[in-house]
Amino acid sequence: MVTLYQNKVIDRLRDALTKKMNIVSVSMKVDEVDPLSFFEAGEKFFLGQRFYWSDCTNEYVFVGLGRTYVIQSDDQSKHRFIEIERKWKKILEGALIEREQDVLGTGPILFGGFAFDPLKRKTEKWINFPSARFILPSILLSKRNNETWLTVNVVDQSLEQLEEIIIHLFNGQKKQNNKDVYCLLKKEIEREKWIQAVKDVTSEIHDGKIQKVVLARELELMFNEQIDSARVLAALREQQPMSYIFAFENGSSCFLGASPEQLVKKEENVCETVCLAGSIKRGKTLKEDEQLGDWLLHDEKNRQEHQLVVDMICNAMNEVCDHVVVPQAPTLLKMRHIQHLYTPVKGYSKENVSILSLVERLHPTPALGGFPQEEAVRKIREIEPLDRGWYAAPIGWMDASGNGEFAVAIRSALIHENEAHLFAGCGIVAHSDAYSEYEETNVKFKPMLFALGGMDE
Ligand SMILES: C=C(O[C@@H]1C=C(C(=O)O)C=C[C@H]1O)C(=O)O
Ligand SMILES: [Mg+2]
Repeated sequence: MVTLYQNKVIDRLRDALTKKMNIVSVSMKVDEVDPLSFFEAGEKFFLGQRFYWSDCTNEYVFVGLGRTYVIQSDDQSKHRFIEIERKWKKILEGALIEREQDVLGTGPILFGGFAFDPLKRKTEKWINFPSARFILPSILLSKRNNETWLTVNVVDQSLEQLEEIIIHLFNGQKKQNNKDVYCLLKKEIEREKWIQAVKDVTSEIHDGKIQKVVLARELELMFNEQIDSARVLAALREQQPMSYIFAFENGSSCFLGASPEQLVKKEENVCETVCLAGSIKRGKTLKEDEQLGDWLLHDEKNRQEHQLVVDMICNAMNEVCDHVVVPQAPTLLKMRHIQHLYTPVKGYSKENVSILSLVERLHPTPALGGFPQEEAVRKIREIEPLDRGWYAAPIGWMDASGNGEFAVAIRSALIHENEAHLFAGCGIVAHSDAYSEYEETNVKFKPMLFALGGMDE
């Protein structure tokens, strides 16, 4: 059964390559395979060149291996979004796309992300994560609802090797993981400086200079063993099933996480986005959990923090979409460790509105940057004691027709050998209390801490 795939794919690629196109993309339906096993099996040929993505409803799961194209931008302005789009269109102009059926989530799909603020001075650990970087993988496994598809994108590869690779991927045995992995060291980076920054920003907000600034901090963990991204992904998938689970490997680093926050999804002209801001921990009992949720729904500080996001996102969406629908009041989104105020927004894009133009328009929303946007980002650049890199920035995918989805890369960590850098931030508004905000970031570290093995629940 399995051998058939590689024969069929290779034959079609061989035919297509004779047409001398700049890139050839062939997709076919395959039997169900666990995407994580596929990711793991990819280690042999593609270590450092893999990505994983599943959305919060599990509609799409992608595993990308290898690099047929890398599209990058070092532009430090908002222009970087459109530059990626321009380069993507150029590649597609010379592409021969062969699909058994016109199914969303198959064919040439680009996956990647952006830096939160390219103007922030870059630190060594983010060296492999530029201002914008997207990959067209050599091999893509897509799972959409209950169907699994294989796409192979080649330029003019040796097809013999491809044959061996495909056989290996579909016969991948799950690694036995009996290693005892534990955390040796947990270090809070610049705790006092961060608390002082929160106090300073709060008083600037009181002075009326700015309305909201999101400030993040970092936790550094050291483990006894090298951290295996597949193991962490497996834990995230089990522990955070309602989140976007992502991993983006680059060389010896991997940026991964489980984010509850959608930035934007576009399917034809249907556009969706989410306002997520305002947080409290989960209760230990059902009663306590309901009380906390109820408190959050009525707390003035959290409602204001949330409303700034709703107003900005609605304004942005109304500029480029028709029939924008937004509920009157937020509801609660409950994740394993935290609950948030949640308002979904939906609209229909006007002509010539691309997914990356929506990303450009929205990023950073006041949930990750603040309000007004420019002043908030400048403030973060000036006083936040860390380089965010890709944390809190857009990460996601898009296809050849401009459909795709981006999440905001929060509840995330950058891993490198046996080190992990975790990031968490919170929205500072006029009524913020520095110590409560500090506690809020502690709750936001939990999903990654728990998945890595750096805490007991
Ligand atoms: C910045 C983070 O989360 C954001 C901030 C929130 C808040 O301050 O209430 C809530 C959700 C996110 O939009 C993070 O998790 O690091
Ligand atoms: Mg908050």
